[in-house]
Amino acid sequence: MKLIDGKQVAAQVIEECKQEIAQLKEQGIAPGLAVVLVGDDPASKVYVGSKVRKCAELGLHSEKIELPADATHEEVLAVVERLNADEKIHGILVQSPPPPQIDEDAIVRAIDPAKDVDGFHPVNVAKLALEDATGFVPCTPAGCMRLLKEAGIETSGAEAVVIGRSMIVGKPMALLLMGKDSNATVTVAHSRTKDLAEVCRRADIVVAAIGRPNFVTADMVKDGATVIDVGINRVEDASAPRGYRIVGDVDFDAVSPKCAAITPVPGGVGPMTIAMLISNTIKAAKLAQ
Ligand SMILES: NC(=O)C1=CN([C@@H]2O[C@H](COP(=O)(O)OP(=O)(O)OC[C@H]3O[C@@H](n4cnc5c(N)ncnc54)[C@H](OP(=O)(O)O)[C@@H]3O)[C@@H](O)[C@H]2O)C=CC1
Ligand SMILES: Nc1nc(=O)c2c([nH]1)NC[C@@H]1CN(c3ccc(C(=O)N[C@@H](CCC(=O)O)C(=O)O)cc3)C=[N+]21
Repeated sequence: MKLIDGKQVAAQVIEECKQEIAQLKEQGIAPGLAVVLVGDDPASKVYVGSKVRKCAELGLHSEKIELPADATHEEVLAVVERLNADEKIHGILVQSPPPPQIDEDAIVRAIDPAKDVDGFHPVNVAKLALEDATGFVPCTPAGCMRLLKEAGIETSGAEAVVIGRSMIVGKPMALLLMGKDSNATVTVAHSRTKDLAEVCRRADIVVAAIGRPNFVTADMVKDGATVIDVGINRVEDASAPRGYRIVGDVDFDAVSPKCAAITPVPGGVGPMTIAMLISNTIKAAKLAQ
C-alpha cells in the first residue's frame, strides 16, 4: 500500500507557485487574495486562518474580511462588490457555508468570474464542463487530480466512482475524471444510489466526498484500488490535544491494507486545497494583466 502524501505534493505545488510569484514580482505584480468569513464557525475560522497565513508566508497580498454572524445579505454583497472593484485583489473566496440569511448562490454569482478562485461561479462551472482552460477549477477536486498524477495512478480507462455530488467536490471531480486529460469511466454515487457497496467495488479509483466518518468500509473497496479521501470530519476525542480529532470519510485502518494507494486524513487532500487556491490566485493575477 502506498500512502499518498498530500503535504509533500502540496509543498511541491507551493514551490512552483513561489517561482511564478517571483516572476510576477519582477513585473511589479503581487497577486492578492481576499477571504470573506461570515459568522464565527470555529472550523471555518481555522481554514480561513491557514489560507491567510499561507499567503503571508509566500509574500502574497491578502485580506481577511470578517463579518458578524448576523450580517445581512446586502452587507456581504457590498463586500463582494468592493472586492470586485479592487485592483489589488485578484482572487475572492467567500467561505462556505455562510449563515442561513445569506443567499449563497446569489453571492457566488456576484463575484467577478475572473476573480472566482474557488471556481464556483456559473461561468467557471461551464468552462470546466467545456474543458475551457481559461476557467478556474475548484481547488479540492483539482488537488485530488494532482495527487493521482503525482502518485502515478493511471486514470485513462480506469473505473472511477465518486461518492458525493456537491458543486464543491463531487460534481467537478466527476467532470475532471471524465475529461480529456484523464479519460476515466466515471460513476457518481449519492444518497439515492442503490447498492452503493456493489457500485464502489467496481472502482479502480474511489473518491469519497460524503462528510461521514468511516463511511467507506473495507467491503466497498476492491483489492488494489486507489482511494482518495476528501472527508474532513471532527470527532470528539478527549485524549486529543484539542478535544477532537480530524478523520476522513474512509475507515482507513480497515481499507488501507487492500489499497494500491490511499490518501490519509489529515495530510491528504486538505493541504492540496490550499495549494491549489494559491495556484488559482496566481492564475487570476496573470489573466488580469
Ligand atoms: N479536504 C478538503 O479540502 C475539503 C473537504 N471537504 C469535506 O468533504 C466532505 C464532503 O463535502 P461536500 O461535498 O461539501 O458535502 P455535501 O454535504 O455538500 O455533499 C455530500 C454528498 O454526499 C452524499 N451522501 C450523503 N449521505 C450519503 C449516503 N448515505 N450514501 C451516499 N451518498 C451520500 C450526498 O448525497 P445527496 O446529494 O443525495 O444529498 C451529497 O452528494 C465533507 O467531509 C467536507 O468537510 C469539503 C471541501 C474541501
Ligand atoms: N468557499 C470555500 N472554499 C473552500 O475551499 C472551502 C470552503 N468554502 N468551505 C470549507 C471547505 C473545507 N476546506 C478545507 C481546506 C483545507 C483543509 C485542510 O487544510 N485540512 C488539513 C488539516 C485540517 C485540520 O487539522 O483542521 C488536512 O486535511 O491535513 C480542510 C478543508 C475548504 N473549503
